[in-house]
Amino acid sequence: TGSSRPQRLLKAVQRNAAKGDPQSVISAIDYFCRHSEWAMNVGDEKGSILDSVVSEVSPTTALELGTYCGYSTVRIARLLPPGASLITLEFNPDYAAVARQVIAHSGLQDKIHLVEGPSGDSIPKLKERFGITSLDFVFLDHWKDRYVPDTKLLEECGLLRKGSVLLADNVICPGAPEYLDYVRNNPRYESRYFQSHLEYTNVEDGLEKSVFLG
Ligand SMILES: O=C(NCc1cccc(CNc2ccc3[nH]ncc3c2)c1)c1cc(-c2ccc(F)cc2)cc(O)c1O
Ligand SMILES: [Mg+2]
Repeated sequence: TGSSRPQRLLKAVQRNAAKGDPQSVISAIDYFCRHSEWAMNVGDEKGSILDSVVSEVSPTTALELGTYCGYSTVRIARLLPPGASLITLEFNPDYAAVARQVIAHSGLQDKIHLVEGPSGDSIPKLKERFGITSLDFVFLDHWKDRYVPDTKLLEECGLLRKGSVLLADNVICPGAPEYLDYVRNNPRYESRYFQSHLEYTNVEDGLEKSVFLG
């Protein structure tokens, strides 16, 4: 049996990116996905929007749902202020194994906690496990039908506070219609759509930014 796409992506990072240089890891993955094999990283176009939102929020505590190969994990972590940390949840153990090595190559492992398992199990344990009171920023990029249940779970677990920012990938492609309905028609959220394109293509996609109003 041969290698998987995430394993080939990891090889491209190890060959082409400088150890300890997050930007070169990001560039190596984008190059691989444009010139060798498409992969479901948020990509450079939506990634620039992600960067601007993370820089604006400057979170002390951030959560990512859906690590995959660690591309957006590195994008977020490289912009965190000193002492801040990113918790990233990944259900698929093969993805998690690749992500750990991509993250190690970037040199940002001290800012990142990768937790393996389903979000439904991990979210209720975040407070006790990481000693956090609330989340400043959440990036949703896992199974699209989990965006609504997990947002409700974050609310129920008291992990959102007035001003917490949720940023959701793929609200157009593959699409998260129930999520858009939930955050856009809910008085407890102020939502805004950032139009873009599906990673490495010219298919329409975008990010939805939603501020929790408390
Ligand atoms: O579906 C997507 N991503 C989610 C995903 C997908 C597969 C496996 C996992 C396993 N990881 C996982 C699961 C459950 C979890 N619970 N908590 C953590 C956690 C982690 C996650 C996706 C698809 C496309 C896409 C594909 C094809 C196409 F034509 C157009 C577009 C583009 C994207 O940017 C995407 O993000
Ligand atoms: Mg995505």
